[in-house]
Amino acid sequence: MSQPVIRFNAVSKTFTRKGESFLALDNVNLTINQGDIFGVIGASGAGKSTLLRLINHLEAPTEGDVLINDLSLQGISKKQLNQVKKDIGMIFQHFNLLNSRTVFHNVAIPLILQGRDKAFIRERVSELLAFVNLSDKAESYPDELSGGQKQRVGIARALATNPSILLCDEATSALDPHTTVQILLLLQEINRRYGITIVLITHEMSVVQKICHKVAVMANGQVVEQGNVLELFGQPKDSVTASFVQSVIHDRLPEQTVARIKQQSPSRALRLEFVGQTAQQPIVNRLIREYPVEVNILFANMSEIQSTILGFMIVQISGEAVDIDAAIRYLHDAGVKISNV
Ligand SMILES: Nc1ncnc2c1ncn2[C@@H]1O[C@H](COP(=O)(O)OP(=O)(O)OP(=O)(O)O)[C@@H](O)[C@H]1O
Repeated sequence: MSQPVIRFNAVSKTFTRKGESFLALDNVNLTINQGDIFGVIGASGAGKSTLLRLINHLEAPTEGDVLINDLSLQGISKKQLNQVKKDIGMIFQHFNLLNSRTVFHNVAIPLILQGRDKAFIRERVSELLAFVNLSDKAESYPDELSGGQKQRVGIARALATNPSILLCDEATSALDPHTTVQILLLLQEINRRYGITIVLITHEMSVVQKICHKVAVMANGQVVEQGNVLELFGQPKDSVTASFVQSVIHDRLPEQTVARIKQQSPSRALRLEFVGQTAQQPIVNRLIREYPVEVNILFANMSEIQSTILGFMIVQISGEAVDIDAAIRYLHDAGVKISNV
């Protein structure tokens, strides 16, 4: 059982500006475990950045409690707080590098601030630059680098002090799709190799699909749904989640088509979900061969999430009511998740 590393207990955050107050976070409860890659997704203004800023205490909650490794950040001494913050690295959408300093110096900054000696800094920075594949750019300036290279400098700097938590604030939003994948793979490698817990905020479900184990979906300051990525992609419960999932997995028929199918009786239009092994077996083939029903495949799609195959199919099954029922029982027994269209 993984240890909880970050916990939000009934956290609310109200901002007051010019006498008007705004509830940016509304009673958020969240647990992020050691070694998770945890995604927080939501539209602009949903409260994602505020949530992230509460983890490293750049903001304090108005109500509730944020705990890091079981230590509440509210009311602890400045010394203790600095200790906690040292354990948290952060990367940013626009990289936040010092343009007047070399790549080497940018990565060295956290170590200089810690008062490390020159030999230690040289060794550690060289090691980090090798890890992010930028050894040959040590003496370059940020302006001479591509976006992806700048983000790799940002990652090396964030890792300099060996944090156990890495916060990523829209870390790939300024990058093209190819570079995005490279940076996400690097984050995955950091998580696997060093066991660092990663919290990643994004407005793109494709980012969550590629590397997150768990996800929280935010809307209007609330976490409307959270859980395992595979389950959430398969069966989103909240409408906000469903629309994010549909941005990467298209599994809906046009409404007119659904209406037409529903008029054609006796038949049933079903949405079938195949996960893992079930997605690799000839289940529908067997259904067609062994049951006296007609199967019209209206739609099919397959995705890979966390190395697991997730397949969707929308079928129209026609025939005698008893035969349709028997066919549905067969699908159910074969491990297919079934819902009405
Ligand atoms: N310091 C502040 N003072 C007043 N209001 C704020 C402050 N910080 C954030 N807000 C408000 O809180 C809400 C949530 O903001 P937040 O930046 O957390 O959302 P977000 O989901 O990260 O959005 P985006 O994706 O656009 O960055 C917004 O309506 C924002 O205007």
